Amino acid sequence: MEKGAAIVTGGGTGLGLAISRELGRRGYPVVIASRKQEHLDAAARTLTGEGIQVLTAVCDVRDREQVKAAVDAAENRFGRVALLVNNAAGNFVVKAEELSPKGWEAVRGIVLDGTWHFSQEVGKRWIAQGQPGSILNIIATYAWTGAAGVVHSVSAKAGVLAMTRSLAMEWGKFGIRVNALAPGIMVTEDAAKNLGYADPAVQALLAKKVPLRRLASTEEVAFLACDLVTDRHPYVTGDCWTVDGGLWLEGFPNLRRFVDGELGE
Ligand SMILES: CCCCC/C=C/C(=O)SCCNC(=O)CCNC(=O)[C@H](O)C(C)(C)COP(=O)(O)OP(=O)(O)OC[C@H]1O[C@@H](n2cnc3c(N)ncnc32)[C@H](O)[C@@H]1OP(=O)(O)O
Ligand SMILES: NC(=O)C1=CN([C@@H]2O[C@H](COP(=O)(O)OP(=O)(O)OC[C@H]3O[C@@H](n4cnc5c(N)ncnc54)[C@H](OP(=O)(O)O)[C@@H]3O)[C@@H](O)[C@H]2O)C=CC1
Repeated sequence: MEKGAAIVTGGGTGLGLAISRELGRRGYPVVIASRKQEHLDAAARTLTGEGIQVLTAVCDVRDREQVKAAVDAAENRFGRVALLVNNAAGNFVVKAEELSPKGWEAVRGIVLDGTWHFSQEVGKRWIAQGQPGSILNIIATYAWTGAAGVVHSVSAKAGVLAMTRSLAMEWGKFGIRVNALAPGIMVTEDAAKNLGYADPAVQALLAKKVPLRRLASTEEVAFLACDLVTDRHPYVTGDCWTVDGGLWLEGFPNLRRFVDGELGE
């Protein structure tokens, strides 16, 4: 029987692309949703070339109507949505006292509101259809440790963690699982640029802070993400799995410091 589709927000780049590929390998048609047509087209070409069924949906997760249209398109093409991965994010390093209202709103809007928009849109359809479903929210360990230099992202990811647990409690009776995954530091293009670790020398310093002494690959994080969101672990809900080489136990690096060039040995 054909599996329902998996929607992956931000599925055209970085971790989202790796998750889309791994879900495709596991037999799910994937719907990749993000703002930029060029990200989606490039990813769709790659995934299609690997034999994966792909639909692209240009969609700003901050806009409810665009989210609804993306879920409509997914159902029209694949019949049913089975999985949702809320992976889209925006982030940049900024001193809290200098963060503008629009800067706060941009990051909160993408991370917290975007996750809510997609979760509610698919959740209410699953409930009305009497269908089970599974949602995975990509967060970061600083949702519970806090971190300097990214107060907007920390606050939004903490909100997503609280949302994850609350929806798991509310929707478990409908057969809907809701979980979160907190990856360690990955070298993806926009994250490395926006957060100040594009330089390999900075990456090497960061890797020294990780108990396993290396940064994470998108592939290894994607593998765990797919284990969690698919039906491999059907009794897990409301949880957050960490895949960070042990970094959070050491304390999340102060992002202000390495942008300012102060990250020591
Ligand atoms: C150490 C690693 C672990 C970290 C864990 C988490 C990592 C991640 O989340 S990585 C994700 C990285 N990927 C991205 O950020 C990609 C998407 N990002 C963006 O599109 C932009 O960076 C965005 C978040 C700013 C959103 O873009 P957009 O909606 O187009 O917003 P604007 O460009 O109009 O800017 C809105 C507002 O924000 C201010 N702003 C933007 N960048 C900065 C900055 N670097 N520093 C300070 N302020 C910034 C911008 O100035 C606008 O405010 P106003 O000037 O007041 O209008
Ligand atoms: N990189 C890292 O070290 C870490 C990352 N994470 C998390 O992992 C996830 C993936 O990050 P990563 O792959 O590194 O970064 P990317 O920048 O590659 O991914 C972010 C994705 O979000 C999409 N996006 C941004 N804004 C919007 C929007 N308004 N609407 C729809 N899509 C949007 C972007 O696509 P487009 O530009 O086309 O809109 C992009 O594909 C994020 O949730 C991030 O917070 C967590 C811990 C560490």
